[in-house]
Amino acid sequence: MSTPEAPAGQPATPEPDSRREAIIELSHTGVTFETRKGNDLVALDDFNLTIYREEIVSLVGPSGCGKSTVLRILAGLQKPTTGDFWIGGGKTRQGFSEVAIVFQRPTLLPWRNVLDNVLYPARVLKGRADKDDRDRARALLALVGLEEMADRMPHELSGGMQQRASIARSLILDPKILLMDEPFGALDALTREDLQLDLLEIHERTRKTILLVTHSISEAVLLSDRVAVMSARPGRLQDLITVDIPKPRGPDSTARPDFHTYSQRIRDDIFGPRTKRDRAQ
Ligand SMILES: Nc1ncnc2c1ncn2[C@@H]1O[C@H](COP(=O)(O)OP(=O)(O)OP(=O)(O)O)[C@@H](O)[C@H]1O
Repeated sequence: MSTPEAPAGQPATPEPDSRREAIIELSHTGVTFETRKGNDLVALDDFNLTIYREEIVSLVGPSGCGKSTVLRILAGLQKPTTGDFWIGGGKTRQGFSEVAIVFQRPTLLPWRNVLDNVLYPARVLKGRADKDDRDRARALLALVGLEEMADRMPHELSGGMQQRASIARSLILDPKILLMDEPFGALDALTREDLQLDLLEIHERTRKTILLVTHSISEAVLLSDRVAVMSARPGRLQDLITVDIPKPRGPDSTARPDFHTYSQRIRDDIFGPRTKRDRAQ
């Protein structure tokens, strides 16, 4: 895995700690799509990233750089055309059962109440949900602050509540890894902040490994142990930044000078360094 040098005056990216347990590895991974006109479109090229157990890692980069493609590979929805990947440690590809995915839209079943929506993956897997599953679903609803909403139908919930329910649903089979594709992208700014803080708390309590795609630089810095910045298509790892902001993090973390230093480094990675005069124009 490459760890690009930090530009002068910016936080250094330490070498990965070989004592930690790798749970996801993408090695020289590439994806080429065939367009409708029959041309090759290289979406991802020679992408390398190792993620360690219990980390939160964000993927950021320009639109179309392949962030969702990386998530789709790890969810088993997209085969890489080149390179390799492993999930769950042990250099196997049998790790898909360790993975749950949360999308930008909650995708709850409108004809089932909240509790049944959370239980749905257990029903699909086992054919039925037993008392342990129901207890677990109620505990997860409490974890995301929806214990009072178990009997409500999805249309009775706000967008933020629906997304909370879909996070609870993603945890019902106790996956080790949560893949989150712009999970807060469809929410208003205040609800988004609320859910960001909830996610930090959920992580604190469940210790899931989380790979998060986001378009928000501040969200990436607030939530992540490391931020992987991708280059414009074809997506490659352009920078890998360890965010050394103390935990537990909260709204005060965003006022720290190093929060701005990290954010600026990511902005410079994506847009290139711009002078104050450029910004004024
Ligand atoms: N099935 C497909 N067939 C052809 N091209 C595709 C397919 N899926 C994705 N692409 C292209 O691959 C590139 C990467 O797509 P991807 O959705 O991974 O990017 P992204 O970084 O997640 O984008 P965004 O930030 O806009 O959501 C894009 O140019 C996209 O148009």
